[in-house]
Amino acid sequence: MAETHVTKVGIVGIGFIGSDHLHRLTKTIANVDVTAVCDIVPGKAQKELDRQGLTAHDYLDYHDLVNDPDVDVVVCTANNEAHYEIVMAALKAGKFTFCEKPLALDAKQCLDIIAEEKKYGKRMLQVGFMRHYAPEYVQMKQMIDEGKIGAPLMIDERHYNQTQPEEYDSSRSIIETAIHEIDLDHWLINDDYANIRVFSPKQTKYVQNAKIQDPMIVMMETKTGINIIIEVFVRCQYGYDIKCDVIGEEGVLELPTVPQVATRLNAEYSTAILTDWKARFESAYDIEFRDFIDHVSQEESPVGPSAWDGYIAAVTADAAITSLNDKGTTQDLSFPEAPALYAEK
Ligand SMILES: NC(=O)C1=CN([C@@H]2O[C@H](COP(=O)(O)OP(=O)(O)OC[C@H]3O[C@@H](n4cnc5c(N)ncnc54)[C@H](O)[C@@H]3O)[C@@H](O)[C@H]2O)C=CC1
Ligand SMILES: O=C1[C@@H](O)[C@H](O)[C@@H](O)[C@H](O)[C@H]1O
Repeated sequence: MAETHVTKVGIVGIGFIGSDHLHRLTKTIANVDVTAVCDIVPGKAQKELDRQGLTAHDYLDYHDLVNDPDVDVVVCTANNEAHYEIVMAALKAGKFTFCEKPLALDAKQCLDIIAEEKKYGKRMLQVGFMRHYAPEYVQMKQMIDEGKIGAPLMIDERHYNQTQPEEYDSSRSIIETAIHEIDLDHWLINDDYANIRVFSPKQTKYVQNAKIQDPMIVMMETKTGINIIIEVFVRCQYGYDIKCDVIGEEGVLELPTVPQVATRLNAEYSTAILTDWKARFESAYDIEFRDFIDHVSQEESPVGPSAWDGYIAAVTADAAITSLNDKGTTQDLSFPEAPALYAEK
């Protein structure tokens, strides 16, 4: 019988999603050994290893992890600010890399990463835009491609978080939260963005400092004139709520929510609303990692969202921030041709 190949993974950043992916990679995805973890906060990664009953090398400095010969593949789940340096180091070490979204803080950093990846003449990196793997979005895309609702005319979206930490600011609402829709929509409808504008309506009383505008409204128009509206509200209080309606010439596609058991009790009928992304997109994360590992374990390039996708999203997000800081003015968008490396998925 042929010996099973085990892929040795190192994870940098053991916070909320790093812990979740650690669990996923050790308990859900087959043939993976998480050989190393790293967190800049002393003791944090080890505490999580202990909590999950795991053993792995625990590094404080990500350079040591990416250069460890016992690490074949690097997963970056550190904060947005650290993505650029960690991804660059992993690529320079010749490791296949998975980086959580956003790829980097801005388009300029994404271009540097692309230049580094191009040195290998093949894709080395995948970005954690997991919605491409969510069965419900995949089905919507398929139905749009098949012309089920005729030509799409509008997209109506909601991205609500129950709450975010005090330090969460407007730029994070864009590069960390709205970035999911920014990345997703052009893929869903096979169109490029022509412009974007972002403005803030009446603000919630739960905004306690001047650093964040919450809620905010993101409006995009595509080259063919499809209008997209995204309500971003990161302190909505009541739960994690993601909506996506695609309105076509002949019908509407509605993103389903995760089914929850309904309760009939005390003259009330109710269903729970999830409170964060973990359960809402659990199957998407699982499918995403299965696909990523399937490819890189064979020394094949990953085929999921690429550094170029990260760049397109970053160009759009940069323009969104400019618009928000400039009273919601419309920012025109144009994108260069994708380099050959990224042209075919
Ligand atoms: N795809 C998705 O749906 C989600 C993606 N994310 C992304 O994952 C990333 C992490 O988010 P969270 O887990 O919520 O944040 P977090 O703050 O809970 O965790 C980040 C961890 O990285 C560590 N860290 C920061 N800089 C580091 C460095 N230079 N070296 C080693 N460790 C470092 C921090 O100490 C912290 O433990 C963010 O980029 C976020 O956008 C987060 C949640 C969901
Ligand atoms: O990616 C995620 C988080 O980083 C972000 O902070 C949340 O707003 C998103 O809903 C979640 O999917």
